[in-house]
Amino acid sequence: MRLDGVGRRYGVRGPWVLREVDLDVPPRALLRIEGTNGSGKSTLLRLLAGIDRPSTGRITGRPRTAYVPERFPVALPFTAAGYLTHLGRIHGLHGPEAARRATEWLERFGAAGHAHTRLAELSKGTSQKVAVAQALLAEPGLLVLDEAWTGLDRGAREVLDRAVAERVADGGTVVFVDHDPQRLAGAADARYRVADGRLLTQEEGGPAAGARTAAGPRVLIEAEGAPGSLPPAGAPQLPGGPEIAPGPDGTTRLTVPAVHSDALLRALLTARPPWHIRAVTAAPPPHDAPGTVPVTDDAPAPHEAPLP
Ligand SMILES: Nc1ncnc2c1ncn2[C@@H]1O[C@H](COP(=O)(O)OP(=O)(O)OP(=O)(O)O)[C@@H](O)[C@H]1O
Repeated sequence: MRLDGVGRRYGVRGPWVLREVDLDVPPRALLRIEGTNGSGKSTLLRLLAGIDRPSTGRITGRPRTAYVPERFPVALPFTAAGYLTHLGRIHGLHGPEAARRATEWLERFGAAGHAHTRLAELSKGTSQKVAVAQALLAEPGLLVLDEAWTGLDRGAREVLDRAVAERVADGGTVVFVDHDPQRLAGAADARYRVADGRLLTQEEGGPAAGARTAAGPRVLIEAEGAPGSLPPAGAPQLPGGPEIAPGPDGTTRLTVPAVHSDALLRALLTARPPWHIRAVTAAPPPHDAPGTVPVTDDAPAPHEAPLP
């Protein structure tokens, strides 16, 4: 998708909230948008999500899009499962598949017990889980998240982190705004800042600079492939764009932001022929001394054997 010369103002005489925004929204990418309160981040996300139209300029090449708004409309006459199934159908899923994914996402977010609760009676946290689930279950090409982590409990925030990585690994684009500067730290492919109505790239935006090299937890995967199974030339296509280096005994070391580690493991284990995973450990920060520390509780467990 592309934005060319996009501007937005509210009312014919209103001030321009956004001006001359040019933006490439490539597939298989995670983009972070930053900016001070009222700078126009939500305005930009609504344009990206396609629920608002530019006052000037063009948006072309839109993929199938899903959006988690800053505020979720709770006053709809549905149960949680009923709402998700309904949204799934709107996204083109058949009824039984929509219902299956509704159940699956409520379970992933630990909200299965509220499947038959009416939206208006849900707690704020569960309501936010439903807001996020409705966007994820569509497996959209473009996922737009406006402060989507706000109100989620820790477990649900981690589920969302992983779901974002899965979308990107599957070739989708995720654009997000979040007040926590550490959100998906190190995983974003690009960071932009909205300031004075302009969208600045990381080079122009000063404090927003720093993409994949930003600090954040990283995971080191030591793996052994069958000869020629995944040539190094294919490496940039791997989830998380891992740093790749030779390891001991003919193994390969792949280092990725922790949020992409599950997706990378899945890609290695399902490659044809599959890779053997020798070890999965927390990686040291980019400029630290070499060496590894024990894998944390929520990081993936080591696999000793290839999948059948
Ligand atoms: N529907 C609207 N009608 C009129 N003005 C609006 C509307 N939506 C946003 N604005 C104005 O546009 C400007 C940018 O708002 P926007 O919500 O996009 O900023 P933001 O960066 O997302 O802010 P925050 O971080 O506080 O959520 C603000 O001055 C806001 O008052």
